[in-house]
Amino acid sequence: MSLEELQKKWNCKNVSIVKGEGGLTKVVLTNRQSSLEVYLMGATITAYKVGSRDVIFTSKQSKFESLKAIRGGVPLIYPQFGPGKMQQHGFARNVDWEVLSTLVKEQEDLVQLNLSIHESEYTQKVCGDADIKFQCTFTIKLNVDRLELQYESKNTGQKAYDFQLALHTYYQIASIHKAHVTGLKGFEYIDKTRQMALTKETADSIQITEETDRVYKNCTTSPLELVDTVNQTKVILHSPDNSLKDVVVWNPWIEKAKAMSDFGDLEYLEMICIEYGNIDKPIVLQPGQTFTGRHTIQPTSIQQSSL
Ligand SMILES: O=P(O)(O)OC[C@H]1O[C@H](O)[C@H](O)[C@@H](O)[C@@H]1O
Repeated sequence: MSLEELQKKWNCKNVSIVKGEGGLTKVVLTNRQSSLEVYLMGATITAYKVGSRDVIFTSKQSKFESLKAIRGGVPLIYPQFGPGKMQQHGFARNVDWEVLSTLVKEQEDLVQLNLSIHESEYTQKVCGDADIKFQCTFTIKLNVDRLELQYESKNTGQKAYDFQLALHTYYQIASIHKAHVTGLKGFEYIDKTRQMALTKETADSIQITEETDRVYKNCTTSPLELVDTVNQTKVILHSPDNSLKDVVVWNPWIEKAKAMSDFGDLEYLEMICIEYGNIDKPIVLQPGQTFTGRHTIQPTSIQQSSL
């Protein structure tokens, strides 16, 4: 569908479809207090603002090109996390998604967008299996004080398959030296910077002081908090039904930042990734089965429990 056709079909008071960076199509959602931008390429949210506060980090060096993952925002990692038999992090973050529906409930200040993909020649090539058939739906609910995200994967084929999933969220922070994450004490993590060593978290709050790449396992029964002591803000993160079980904490630090062509040398100072997903134990879907993963992102201040 052309940009004009998309605009004609979906534009309304709270939803507008525009040409974004690199000429790629972007959907902008707004309500009384917040706004959100999401590219159809990869269904990647690249901005989420509450008032004037930027919650999400997107690199100024990011490329905005078809089939190339956006650096920053909330890339969708599916059906494989990291390297493996497929390309790094699968295909969901670098294919074009379609707008399935929108919903606006003005009285509740809710603006909802549903995006979807299904198998294509490209996804079958990446999977190396023409029998894998699926429909995935990514639902974004922009509420007045929080963002609710839902990733649904349905096996529409005749063959069972398994997948990993992650919402690879990059958060904007004032300084990595003055931010910390709480809620992970007592959980085991796979340390990807130390030959996948399995380690138990002993810290009440995690402060990043070096390259950090950890998969915390089965740790989402209670919310986590990302605290920014410069801005006096925090973000409360949760998988309310515990459907997304693992959490990745990632910061590339100095050398990796320099090595990434789509990331500024000093940008590691102002971001941290906290990625909710199912990584340690892939989800198995029989024909006809559906998996739904839910995640909430609630920006608040340090003083208040909500804005
Ligand atoms: O460069 P990308 O493919 O976007 O991956 C960026 C990062 O994603 C995750 O956080 C992984 O745990 C890291 O190992 C990886 O470096």
